Amino acid sequence: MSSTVKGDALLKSIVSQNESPLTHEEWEESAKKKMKPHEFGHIRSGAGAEETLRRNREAFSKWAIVPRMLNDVSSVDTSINLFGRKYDHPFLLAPIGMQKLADEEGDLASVRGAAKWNVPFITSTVSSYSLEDIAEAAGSNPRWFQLYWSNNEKISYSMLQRAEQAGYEAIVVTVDTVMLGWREEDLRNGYSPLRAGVGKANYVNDPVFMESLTDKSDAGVIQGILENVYHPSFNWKKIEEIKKATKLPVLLKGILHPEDAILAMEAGIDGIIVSNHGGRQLDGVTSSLDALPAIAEVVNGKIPLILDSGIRRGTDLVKALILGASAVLLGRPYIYGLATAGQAGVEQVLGNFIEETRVTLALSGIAKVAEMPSIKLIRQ
Ligand SMILES: Cc1cc2nc3c(=O)[nH]c(=O)nc-3n(C[C@H](O)[C@H](O)[C@H](O)COP(=O)(O)O)c2cc1C
Ligand SMILES: O=C(O)C(=O)c1ccccc1
Repeated sequence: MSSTVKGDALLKSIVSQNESPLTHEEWEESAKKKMKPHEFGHIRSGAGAEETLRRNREAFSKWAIVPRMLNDVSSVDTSINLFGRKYDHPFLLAPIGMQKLADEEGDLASVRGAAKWNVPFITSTVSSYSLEDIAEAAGSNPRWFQLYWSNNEKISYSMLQRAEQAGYEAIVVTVDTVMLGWREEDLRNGYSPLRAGVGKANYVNDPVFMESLTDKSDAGVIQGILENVYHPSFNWKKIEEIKKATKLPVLLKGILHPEDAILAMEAGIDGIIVSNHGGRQLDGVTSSLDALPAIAEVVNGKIPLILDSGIRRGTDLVKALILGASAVLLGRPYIYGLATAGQAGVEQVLGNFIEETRVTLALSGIAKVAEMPSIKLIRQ
């Protein structure tokens, strides 16, 4: 999308009402007020001592932009090309499961909010509405499907096929969640959203999954999901099989080591998402931003690199692009918009993020994201 700088008036119209939250911290605060403490805690928290959760934010502050001047930024083109398709913005909405925790309309409200700005939406395996219902709510808006591998792999292949049929355009295989991280907030609260039943839609709508159950009661369904969603034997051989099983581009989400990026390319993977799952899986790992340069070096532009974990504002997005990402995923920020004001909240969070990104690009001297000029970052 090419947009023209119209100054203050445009900014004010996007930010809209003065009472509405503006920063991520304000959205988080308003979401907290609306939600049950253990449900909010599940979304906010990270694993273990939350070292990685903190590091994800600190990593962005340690880099400073050294902007370029006099580049004519009267028009800023934020579009990118991924897998032969043009996207208006260099970001997508991260797959976040169990969105009914934030709002009754859950993923449906989020995908409609995303569609307002043509921002692609990644549907989670443990979404609160079925991948078919989310596709229908998306209309012509692009969507990708995130796959948690199942121990009974027939279920995974069935979900892949359903995603293809429902018009999903890429498959994101999450590789950092072969078992659940050590989540102390949830442990303390004795809380498991999967047991609460808010992430079962794709399973109960799956004929292969339902067929596999001997006990089809609610309790049997939850038990069946728990037996399938964690998949510790997952391995590179399966990745090659998944690649063969679909015509869609396949991305791996959760890569932090450059050697794994090399293995992914050897397996024919089409894209990599550098991520530590928003600090929710293994605590103590590197921030994804700090992992990015070494991965960008080995990937060397051969396949797209996407980054998530800790993106909160437009300046974060631009720093990730300068360090070698083609795009980023936005996680918790849109969920706090959803919890605060449903679809309208998602629209507002995204509108502000898009506008801050545009201002950041312009003031950095970047008129076209697809042709990044040489902008430096220095460590502070
Ligand atoms: C409540 C919650 C649920 C999530 N569910 C999933 C999921 O189902 N699948 C997945 O691959 N990642 C999941 N993630 C991780 C996100 O896709 C993303 O990696 C992370 O939120 C990015 O970090 P950020 O929240 O700091 O932006 C979840 C994250 C949160 C906060
Ligand atoms: O809560 C999460 O971060 C998440 O991704 C997840 C992992 C396993 C089961 C359900 C959700």
